[in-house]
Amino acid sequence: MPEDAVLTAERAHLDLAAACLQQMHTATAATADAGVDAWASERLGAARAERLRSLAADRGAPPFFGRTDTPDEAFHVGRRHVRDAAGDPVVIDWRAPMSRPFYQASAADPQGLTRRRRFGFADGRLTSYEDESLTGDDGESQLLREEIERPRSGPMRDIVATIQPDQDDIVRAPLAESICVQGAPGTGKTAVGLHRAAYLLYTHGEQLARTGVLVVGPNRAFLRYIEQVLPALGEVEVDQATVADLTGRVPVRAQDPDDVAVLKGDARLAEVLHRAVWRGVAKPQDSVQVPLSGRRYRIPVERLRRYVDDLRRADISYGAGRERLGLSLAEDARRQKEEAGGSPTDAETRRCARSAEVRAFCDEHWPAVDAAGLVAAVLADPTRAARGVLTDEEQELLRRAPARSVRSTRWTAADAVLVDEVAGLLERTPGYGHVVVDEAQDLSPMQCRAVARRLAAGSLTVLGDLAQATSPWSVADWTQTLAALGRPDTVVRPLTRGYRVPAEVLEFANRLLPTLVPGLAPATAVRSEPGSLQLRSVSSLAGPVAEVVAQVAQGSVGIVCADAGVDELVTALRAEGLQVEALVDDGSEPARVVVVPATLVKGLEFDAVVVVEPAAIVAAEPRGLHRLYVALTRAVSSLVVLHREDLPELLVG
Ligand SMILES: Nc1ncnc2c1ncn2[C@@H]1O[C@H](COP(=O)(O)OP(=O)(O)OP(=O)(O)O)[C@@H](O)[C@H]1O
Repeated sequence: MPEDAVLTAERAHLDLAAACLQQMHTATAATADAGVDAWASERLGAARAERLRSLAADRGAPPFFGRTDTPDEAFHVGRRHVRDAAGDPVVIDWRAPMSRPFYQASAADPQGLTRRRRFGFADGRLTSYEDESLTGDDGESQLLREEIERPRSGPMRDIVATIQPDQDDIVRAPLAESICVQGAPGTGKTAVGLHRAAYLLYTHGEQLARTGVLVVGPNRAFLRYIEQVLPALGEVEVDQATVADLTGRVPVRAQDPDDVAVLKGDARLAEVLHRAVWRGVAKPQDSVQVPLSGRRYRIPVERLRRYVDDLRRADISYGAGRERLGLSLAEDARRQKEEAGGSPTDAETRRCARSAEVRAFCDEHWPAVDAAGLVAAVLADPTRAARGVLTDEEQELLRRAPARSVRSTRWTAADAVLVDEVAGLLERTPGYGHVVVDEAQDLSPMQCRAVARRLAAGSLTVLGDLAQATSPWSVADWTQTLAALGRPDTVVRPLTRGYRVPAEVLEFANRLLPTLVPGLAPATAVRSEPGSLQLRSVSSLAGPVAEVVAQVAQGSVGIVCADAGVDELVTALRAEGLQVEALVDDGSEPARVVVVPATLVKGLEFDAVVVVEPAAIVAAEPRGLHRLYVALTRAVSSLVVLHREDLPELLVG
């Protein structure tokens, strides 16, 4: 078919798909709940509202982006299924098994395809297409290249049209399989994790609708950056949170010194807290009398001991154990009454379990515990719970003068994780069916445990890069993190093709890599952009930064500097006439040009990046060199490094 005829035919299909989508929307909105009761109607209403939101989510995006041809038939592949009035498919959802060859077929393994077609769009109009015959090597797809290189600004977008085979393998891995993706900067870890969430929700909708999917990110700025991706894929019901959100049971108002924070993140604290919770359980020394429907029944001490012992050994939470202990006593009284010929009712037995006598017994032998109060008590006097687990010096490091009350305690972020650990011992934390955890290399073992508690029996997608590890818990391999996440057998899969950063910039940043993590394979960039890297030695900073920014007419600009220098730089840049804001971690929408504290830049990307004074970024923290590596790998189009001081030696080629 001549090219024009192909375009005409494809545009007609696009119009058909758009019309069908509109019709699906109208039909869903008009569905009546004939013949159902109010409860079912409410449920149907909620499901319909979600379906409508999901149908509306991708408005504006073309209904399809690709097409696969086999000898017998052709399918258009898009963000969601589109059917015509007769129910026949017009577009196949990218997650359906039938779409898989679109992502996986190659000349070496065509997977039954005779042709793969990709479409190019401009302003929503289908303007071009490109065919791969899959019978020979057509070389790299130009449309794919253009899509990957398209300058971006604002929030992260989906990559459904261009998911690559190695990424697709991870996206479509079975639900039961936990995966750890070790990927260099810009290899698509975050994108892959989010698309995996969307894939799992599509493939295991019913199961996951019950249990839910959670995405854990490093900070609010990051969550803000990724928040549009899943809705654009039609998935509106995914929870997104930081570890601080998950563990926000107490207000965080203080900061620990580094060495204390490191200790509080250590997995041994779990043992300390476990002991502190359970040490309140005491061996009964005497029999007890409990009331049941007007009479008192004596329960002998041996039986009381057995109830306590059995519950201690049972695989239940501390809180459930306390509740069951009361019930055990009431049941005992009930049996005694039955043996004497009585027939107590369930209500009477329950009343017995709530009686003052039973409560007093439980308070003495299985006391109620308040999570925050217990952590405050352990920190005020760590010795008893920590003896034999922490050294004497470590116990002293933890010790903190007690506050006047638990409520006035100045909690730190690490304390909040400890309180959450205790809360998890007291009561089972409800778990998700799947959890995606990004930037996982930075999590402390105790933070990992907080994430694991939200997992129940589900599986994990762990995303991270050891070379970008900047926290004090950073490790040289994934073993410890995966163990603390409760999935020690998780397979680590590498991603090594870098989609974000041009080759010139990536090679420059990669000079640090052998020092950061010896032996870690460097990423290779999918594209090169001559001139994308500039190193400039300057005598003052604000003027040259303003000059660089003035040259970037379009797209986002991130000016990254050491945290301590942010305010001064913002003031100086404003004095140069630049409209600029500091990026703050409150999840608000960032300005086009932002000054970014180096500790907030992880996971983000900008069209143009200016890294200001690398030496200061390195000097600001123990793992400053890793931080610099993160900062140097955020640019999509260009990186300018401005420095007054010497560049770190490793960067000087
Ligand atoms: N297959 C692809 N097609 C098009 N763009 C892609 C593809 N894979 C990744 N990208 C783009 O590359 C950029 C980097 O992706 P992403 O942020 O997921 O990488 P990352 O590995 O999480 O990076 P980092 O570790 O540096 O945070 C994003 O803009 C993403 O949309």
